[in-house]
Amino acid sequence: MENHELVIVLDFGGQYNQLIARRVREEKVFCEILPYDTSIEKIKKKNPKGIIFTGGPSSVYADKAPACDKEIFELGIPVLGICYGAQLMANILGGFVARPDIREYGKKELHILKESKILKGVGESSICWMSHTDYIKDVPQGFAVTAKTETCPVAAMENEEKRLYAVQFHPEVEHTQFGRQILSNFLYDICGCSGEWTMANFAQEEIQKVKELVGDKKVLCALSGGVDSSVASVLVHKAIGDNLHCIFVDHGLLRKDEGDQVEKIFKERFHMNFIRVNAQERFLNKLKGVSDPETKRKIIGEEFIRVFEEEAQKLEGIDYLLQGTIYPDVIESGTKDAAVIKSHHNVGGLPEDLGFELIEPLRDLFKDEVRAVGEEIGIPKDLVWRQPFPGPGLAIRIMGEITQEKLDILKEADFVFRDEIKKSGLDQEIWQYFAVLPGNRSVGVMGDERTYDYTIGLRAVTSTDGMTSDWARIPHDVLERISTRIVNEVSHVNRIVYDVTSKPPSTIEWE
Ligand SMILES: Nc1ncnc2c1ncn2[C@@H]1O[C@H](COP(=O)(O)OP(=O)(O)OP(=O)(O)O)[C@@H](O)[C@H]1O
Ligand SMILES: O=c1[nH]c(=O)c2[nH+]cn([C@@H]3O[C@H](COP(=O)(O)O)[C@@H](O)[C@H]3O)c2[nH]1
Ligand SMILES: NC(=O)CC[C@H](N)C(=O)O
Ligand SMILES: [Mg+2]
Repeated sequence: MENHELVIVLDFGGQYNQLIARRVREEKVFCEILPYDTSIEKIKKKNPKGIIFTGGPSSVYADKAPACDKEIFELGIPVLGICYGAQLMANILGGFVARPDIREYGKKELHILKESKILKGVGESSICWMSHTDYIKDVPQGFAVTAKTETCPVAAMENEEKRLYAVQFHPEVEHTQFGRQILSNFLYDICGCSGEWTMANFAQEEIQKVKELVGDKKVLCALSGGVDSSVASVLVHKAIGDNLHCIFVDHGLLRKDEGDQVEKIFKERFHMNFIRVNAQERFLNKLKGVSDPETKRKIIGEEFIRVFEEEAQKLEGIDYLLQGTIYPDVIESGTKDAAVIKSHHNVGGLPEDLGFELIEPLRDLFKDEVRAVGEEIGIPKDLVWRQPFPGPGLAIRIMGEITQEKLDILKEADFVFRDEIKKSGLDQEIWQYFAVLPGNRSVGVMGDERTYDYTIGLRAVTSTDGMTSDWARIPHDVLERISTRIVNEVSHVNRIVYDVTSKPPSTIEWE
């Protein structure tokens, strides 16, 4: 993204950091999240139009509290500090951050005290969303207080001349009434961005980049038939045509009939080199006796690569591996500052001795941006709007050891669930829906006889990007139909439960 106007989001560990990045992108400005201790040199080199400090769990006075170099405020680049970021700015520049006994949490009324560029268009009194304990008591020299709430004397402060701005509340969350307006004011009126980050531009640039990088060499594409790799493959096909070879691995952990469906769609609708590799047995063998989720992911990640290597040898002269990796895969697999939540097989699960150079054109994009690129380059809507399906497949939807019996049960139960959701028309609203097999058995009674069989968990979530999600409110009568059908149609299942947790604290997948 070297040629784009860029805003840097400096990460102090806040829970809403991804949301800040998404909001900036929605304003058509490219942004990148970097760790708080990124060197000044690196920041300068990236030539950002602006810098946003995120919130964070620390107190500025805590031992080893994350801080930035004071010089950052001298670069002449506009800075917006949010919550912890605001407190840090105040602290470093000589203001005073106080630690009261009470916390300010949730919706608060924001009162504007002074006209300000960043608060342009914000009503005199409006709702903002707070989540903090510490507060700015005294602002640094040269700063003016521009807004307050009843319990927070400095809800916003600024040094207009130096283009330094800070807000104690969170403009990135939906509940802050004028949050988008405030971010837009910062990006356009203060940083002078022009808003050139669109998916049409992105697609054209990526096609050109791949052309230049690859020349007339060959690329192997890891194609799952899912949204991300389909978009990646069509994009790269536009750049290099038949030098692209798509490999679809059927590892036996796909949903019912999925292998055949993907093969059919790609052979009929797309005119690309397509190879299906049937590797069911070798994956199941490798997974025998394994029940730890992270180990499963690593085994699958490695085995994928081994299959790709073998296929590459058959084709000869393959230098690159194209994957549909997207931004959440990268973030969840852990960065220097973000914890490892789970190793996505295509990032954290990759073996060290990878024999290819990777091409990942979608690595910086969120899911909804990938979908927009897909529509832009003419991929049919039904494919672009497919629900996501994880590369490790049903392996991470069966808790504990994977056996053929459990796989068969899960495939059938999942099929019924998907069928009923589709019939009820809810597939348009629900972002992802699937069955899981927790692996425990419980007692039931069927036909007057005792049973001791498996439980099936149903998971259905609403989301826009998979980074956060809520459980879908499926009507009870639909749940009832699903439950009845699964127990009647799938042997060895006698209990159905519905997962009612959001992400966080849960994740979407169970492993
Ligand atoms: N069965 C498979 N065969 C070949 N490559 C795969 C397979 N499953 C996953 N991959 C590779 O791993 C990447 C990540 O998988 P992931 O499921 O996140 O993306 P996707 O399948 O392309 O899209 P979606 O998230 O919509 O399912 C894919 O983009 C693809 O490159
Ligand atoms: O290709 C993938 N490889 C993986 O290892 C993986 N793990 C989770 N997912 C998908 O990512 C989204 C977020 O899932 P979680 O809330 O479970 O982390 C959801 O859409 C998940 O289905 C994966 N996709
Ligand atoms: N959300 C935040 O950034 C919180 C900042 C700081 N930890 C506080 O409690 O005040
Ligand atoms: Mg997938």
